Amino acid sequence: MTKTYDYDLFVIGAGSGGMRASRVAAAHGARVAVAEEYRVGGTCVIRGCVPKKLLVYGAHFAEDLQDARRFGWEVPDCRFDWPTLRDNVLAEVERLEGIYGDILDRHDVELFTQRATLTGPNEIALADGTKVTAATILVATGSTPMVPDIPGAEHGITSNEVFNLPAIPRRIAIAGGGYIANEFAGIFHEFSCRVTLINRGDRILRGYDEQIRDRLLQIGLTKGLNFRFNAPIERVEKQEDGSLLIHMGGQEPIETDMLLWAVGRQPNTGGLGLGAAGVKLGRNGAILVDEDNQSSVPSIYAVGDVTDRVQLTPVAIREAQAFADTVFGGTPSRVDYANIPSAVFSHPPIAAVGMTESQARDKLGGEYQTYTSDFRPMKNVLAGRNERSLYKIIVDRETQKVIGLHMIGPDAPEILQAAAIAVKAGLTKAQFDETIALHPTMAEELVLMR
Ligand SMILES: Cc1cc2nc3c(=O)[nH]c(=O)nc-3n(C[C@H](O)[C@H](O)[C@H](O)COP(=O)(O)OP(=O)(O)OC[C@H]3O[C@@H](n4cnc5c(N)ncnc54)[C@H](O)[C@@H]3O)c2cc1C
Ligand SMILES: NC(=O)c1ccc[n+]([C@@H]2O[C@H](COP(=O)([O-])OP(=O)(O)OC[C@H]3O[C@@H](n4cnc5c(N)ncnc54)[C@H](O)[C@@H]3O)[C@@H](O)[C@H]2O)c1
Repeated sequence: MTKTYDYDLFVIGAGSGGMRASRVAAAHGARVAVAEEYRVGGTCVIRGCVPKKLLVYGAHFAEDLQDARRFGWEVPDCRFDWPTLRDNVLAEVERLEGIYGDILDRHDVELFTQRATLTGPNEIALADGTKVTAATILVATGSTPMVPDIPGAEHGITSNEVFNLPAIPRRIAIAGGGYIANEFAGIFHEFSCRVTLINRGDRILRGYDEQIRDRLLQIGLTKGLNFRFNAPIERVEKQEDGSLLIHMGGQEPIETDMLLWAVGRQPNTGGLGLGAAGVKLGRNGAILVDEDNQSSVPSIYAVGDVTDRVQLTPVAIREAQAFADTVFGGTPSRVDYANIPSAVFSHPPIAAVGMTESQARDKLGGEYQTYTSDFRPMKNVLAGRNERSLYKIIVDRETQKVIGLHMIGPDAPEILQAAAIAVKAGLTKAQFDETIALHPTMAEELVLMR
């Protein structure tokens, strides 16, 4: 690397992608600096996956405590204390933030805790006015929640604020039908909040298998969640008592105490100086990159949400690893985007890998087979919980390979992560069937579908 620059690599953003790229590039011997304008760890650790999953665990106790009675436990009427859960989660996040800071320290990555912008293909300006140069710049600034431009939108909160609420509202309306909407619908419902999901379209969780989505919707309705479909929000009105009136196209307005916008995330490229540096942007302001994460300016790379490819932490991490190994490690590698497992931590959760049935229909015509197992988990039967799980396997008729796996039910994400290895490895349905069941489990359904 040339020594005419202050650094070999300057990373903007210490989130999932930026952390991995900084650490690995430094381990490969590069002189690395990273700028973080908020908190080290990024969205996933500070206000995404990690605190969300802890809230999912916290929320699930509502059902566990209820079910425990059927298993012989005398459970007194329990009271949920939100500030206790909130503060414990926030403390855990702070602990993790400290660990991430230590990782940077240990790898001799210089951390600037301030905003950075680009002033040229090799130059960065820090918020305090300092200018630094680097042979390579990696933009890993992530994404930010979208809020529609409608009157009163500012009365709603986003996932940025949801982890710090002073109290759980009595009623919440959640705008959107994707990941965040369905995960927080479950969380708030378990906390005894009256939840209404407001969707501008007619389906939730686009991209997931239709039968699985329908099952989540049915279970949600049975639990008492409210849904509004084809209901674009047009205006939000704050009433004198502080409550909100949400006006939607073609529907009666609804009154609520809190509105959560969960309508997608937008790449963080605004005001970054990318235009001045000559970096080409695509739809939504995403940085356009090639298979090696290189932008239209050869010295500038980008990974993670800011490229708007797949907005998931493990994908950002893989992209960052590939970038650091390719540019600084002398071992070129690329991310394989086929068969990325994903999950929605709803109540109950959904998990999937590979093609949905409708994707198989589009791609293979009639040349695919589906197998389903629709069952009530043993624990739910004894608990008297009328909640059925659904597992679905899609098989390519010609090759007999399992090309899609879709699940809804307790622990589905935990089970699917292991099964995704078999799908990624291209195993056939017969090889699934040859595997002896592990009894009694829910996962055994995967090898028993005929
Ligand atoms: C509520 C929620 C739940 C989620 N749950 C999951 C989940 O369960 N599983 C999963 O895989 N994914 C989940 N995600 C998505 C996941 O968090 C993101 O895909 C991931 O964090 C993207 O990593 P990144 O490195 O691209 O960006 P980020 O992790 O967002 O990091 C970007 C960092 O850059 C900083 N930054 C931005 N601009 C500048 C600047 N100009 N100067 C300095 N610093 C800057 C930001 O402060 C941030 O720390 C969730 C997201 C949300 C919002
Ligand atoms: N479990 C996980 O892995 C997980 C959890 C949370 C978030 N994430 C990531 O973060 C991203 C953002 O999450 P999200 O739930 O905000 O987005 P999303 O893309 O999952 O869902 C957005 C939803 O909002 C709707 N929508 C979009 N614009 C709208 C508008 N103007 N009015 C009303 N509805 C509108 C869409 O139809 C869709 O239903 C996800 O795409 C995902 O990649 C992942």
